Amino acid sequence: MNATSSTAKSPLRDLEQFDQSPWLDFVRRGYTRDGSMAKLITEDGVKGVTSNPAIFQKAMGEGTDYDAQMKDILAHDIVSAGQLYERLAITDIQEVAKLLKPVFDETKALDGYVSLEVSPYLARDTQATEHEAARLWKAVAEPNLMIKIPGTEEGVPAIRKSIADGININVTLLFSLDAYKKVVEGWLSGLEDRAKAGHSVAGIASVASFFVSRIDGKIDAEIDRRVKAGDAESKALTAIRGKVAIANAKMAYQYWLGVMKSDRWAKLKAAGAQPQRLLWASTGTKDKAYSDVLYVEELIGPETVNTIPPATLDAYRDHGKRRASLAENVEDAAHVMKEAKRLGLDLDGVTRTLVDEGVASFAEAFDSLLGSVGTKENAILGKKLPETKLALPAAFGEAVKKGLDTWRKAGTIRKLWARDASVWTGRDEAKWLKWLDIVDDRYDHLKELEAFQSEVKARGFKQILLLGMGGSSLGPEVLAETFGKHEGFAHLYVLDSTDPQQVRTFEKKIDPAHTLFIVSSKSGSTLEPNIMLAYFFDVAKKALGEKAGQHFVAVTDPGSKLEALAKKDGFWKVFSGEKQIGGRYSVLSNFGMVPAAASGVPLKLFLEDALHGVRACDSSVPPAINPGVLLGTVFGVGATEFGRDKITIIATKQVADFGAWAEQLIAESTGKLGKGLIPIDEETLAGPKHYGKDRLFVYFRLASEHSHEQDEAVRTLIDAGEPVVTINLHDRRQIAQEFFRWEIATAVAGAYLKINPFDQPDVEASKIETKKLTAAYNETGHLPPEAPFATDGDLAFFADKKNVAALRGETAQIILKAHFDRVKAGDYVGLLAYIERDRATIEWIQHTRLAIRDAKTVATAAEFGPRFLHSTGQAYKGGPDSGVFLQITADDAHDLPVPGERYSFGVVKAAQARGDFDVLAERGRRALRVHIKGDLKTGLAKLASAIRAAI
Ligand SMILES: O=C(CO)[C@@H](O)[C@H](O)[C@H](O)[C@H](O)COP(=O)(O)O
Ligand SMILES: O=C[C@H](O)COP(=O)(O)O
Repeated sequence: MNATSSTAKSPLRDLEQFDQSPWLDFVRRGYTRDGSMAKLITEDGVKGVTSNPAIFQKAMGEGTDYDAQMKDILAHDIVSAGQLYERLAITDIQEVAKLLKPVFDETKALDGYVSLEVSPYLARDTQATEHEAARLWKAVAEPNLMIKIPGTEEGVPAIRKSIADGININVTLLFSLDAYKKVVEGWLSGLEDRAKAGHSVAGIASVASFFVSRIDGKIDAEIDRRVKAGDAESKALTAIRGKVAIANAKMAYQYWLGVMKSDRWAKLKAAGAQPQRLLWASTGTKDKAYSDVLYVEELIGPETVNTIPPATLDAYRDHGKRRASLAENVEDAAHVMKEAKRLGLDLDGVTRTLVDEGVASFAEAFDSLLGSVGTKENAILGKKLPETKLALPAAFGEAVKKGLDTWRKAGTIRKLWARDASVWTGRDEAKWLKWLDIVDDRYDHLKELEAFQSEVKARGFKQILLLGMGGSSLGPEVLAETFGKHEGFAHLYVLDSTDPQQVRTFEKKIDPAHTLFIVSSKSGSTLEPNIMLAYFFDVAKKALGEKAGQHFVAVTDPGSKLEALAKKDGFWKVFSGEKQIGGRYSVLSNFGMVPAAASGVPLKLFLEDALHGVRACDSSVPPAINPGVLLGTVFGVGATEFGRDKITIIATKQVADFGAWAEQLIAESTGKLGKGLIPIDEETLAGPKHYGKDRLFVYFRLASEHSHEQDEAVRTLIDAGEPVVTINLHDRRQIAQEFFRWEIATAVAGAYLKINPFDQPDVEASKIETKKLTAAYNETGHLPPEAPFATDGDLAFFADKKNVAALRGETAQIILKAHFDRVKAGDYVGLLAYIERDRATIEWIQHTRLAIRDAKTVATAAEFGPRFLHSTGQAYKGGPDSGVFLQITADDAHDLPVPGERYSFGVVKAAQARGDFDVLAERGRRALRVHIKGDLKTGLAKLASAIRAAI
């Protein structure tokens, strides 16, 4: 724009004589700061400035004007793309407001305004618009600010309320006289409301922005189409080409003159109110056949504003002519409007479309603006954020792009953050979304968590033992495994089993007199943590006597039985969870933060990392650069369109335990109603030939581990056309970001699958079956009898009728062969072992699963009971019927009593395995149970050979 060519005699200055104020329809930081804007004000007599999302998109999306401030903000704060944009825009608006302040003062608050528009996403939401207008008004805090609100049906009440609250309003996106009339009504009522409330109506400025050129754009296109088609009225149509928009504006002006003569206005005027002026917007000429100053020259009239884009301003300065055009030839204008009606040019339809298109195009511009700001933010943050790389086959990649764009256009990530259950099934999902703000909440309570951390340190515990299941144990386990022991703090052990050997092993690891026990259970009524608590409280009592409670901390939801018990038993502390967060979404709530604090995780840094994850996945971050939506879309599209439903997590060593947490999140959230994603964790990587076409690989990689071999193997998969998402962490603490990102991703995938990601109906089912069995035991002293359908030495086989019919056979090998022969392409095999989880059994299960994978070319899951019941167990029972399960149980070499109960740990575990099997069978799954009698090691070896021979 050529501001330097302006002269003291600028024709723009002449507009003053006609009592019209030229405003500039443009903002850009460099332009404000290099003196160009000031020059326009002083030399051309520009008296105001308007901005809109499209203007900011151009300003911030191009060049480097904003880089310095972005860097400065990001060096001190953790903000989303939306927050960053707003901070930049507010600075721009404040700077322009300061430049215009002399005009504002000179004109006694008639002119000298700069406009800032509310988010275009809110154009259809009255309350959100009202709220945003008030928020921006406060944030900019300049008297010569105008907040722009669209003049939509929903905008009008917000305009009234904002005017009543004393906010200057620029009503934008006006096209039709009807809409304008409603806006005038809203404006007058707003002033009246204010007067009624006893406030002054003086000094509240408003303009009503009529968009001009866009009307011609639409009407002319229709005229051209009809003329081209040989319409009988071609001549009449051509005669009004390029005239409708101006005629429409003139009619609006006539209406305004009428309002100014009304008694209603007279009263307000007498009370000191200033008129709402008409502002001509969209005044750049779009059709090259017309004069480039058409929408300036033809709309000059008293008490109006024309906000002019830079090129039009230059053109008008150069060759603009002035005359009082607005009020002239009003009859002609009325005739044009009549003709348009007679000729069937649907002005009502056009203006309706223009409002919709206007809202949509500002939303598109805003998407693009936020995309640019977000991309710059990511570049500035660099290694502070994990990096995601997609290597997807072409069609898959295209479908993901399409999915992301569909989400963008529908604003679905904003709906998700707005807790709109229609993102999923429209049932009770909104009740389960407190995890969206839990990181901010915990950050606000950092001091309390840090105080607890110091107290734990001061007490000098030697060990910490966390007792919990699933959502209450897997997150803490990731923290323990990923971060290890922290200087000055005790090691964190996590026990999530009812296997008596395993309970004993953990008992041996601790010195109860110097152990801090954390009992974690959201519901406070889960069987496993309750019996583990009973056992270890007894152990602690033996060592500490009456002081035992002081070594216990509970993390539980408010009002739970555990909370009551903790109080009764004199626990040291009770930390509350959030009822509106399900277990698998609870890691960044106290369920993760309390063990994090106790074990010495640097809390501020950890939560700041988590905040980075939250901001990166914010509602303002467009899907294509929103890491949560991106990953969730890959999951959702992969499963629903490409059959890639086995989410195969490959990880480098130091962050490998993340998979156990992610596995629960994915499986329990999505595996239901016969649909879902099946996570495959810790399956050693192999060459492409070992995989079917149902895999989606996620390579979770800590960059500093330099895992060249694994990198190579992954590269081979990519080269073979397998879909791979690589997530590169630059610091292990970034798992905090990943926790949040995967939570969003799972919720997004749930939307693709059209399920409620926040319930777990089939986990509940097996809990009920287990309860029946343990209750029966308490009554009778034994579990209901059961008989194997076949026995081969120390291996006894059990199944329900339907599975038995398919598996009849004399030897282990024959039975297992029949079982694994049922595996077909796209299935997965689950080994579900209710035995102690130690190095030897982990090795055994890994070897066995790999043998099955390689023989059958199917995905395999290697799980330990009852741990997996609170995790992948949901998907195995409720997800797609593609699982073939081998449940493994064994005699317990040693059992342990459960204090206060007739049943023992061994009995509970057996009941859990049977409850699990019953539900699998009831769901018609292909399942077989093998029970190892006698020595476990020998039995496992025998079972392994039988499996190898069978597959
Ligand atoms: O402030 C306003 C209207 O209040 C203006 O910035 C308004 O948004 C612009 O004039 C229009 O968006 C420009 O429209 P167009 O030239 O793209 O058709
Ligand atoms: O994932 C959650 C587990 O089922 C444990 O539930 P809880 O925290 O209520 O004990």
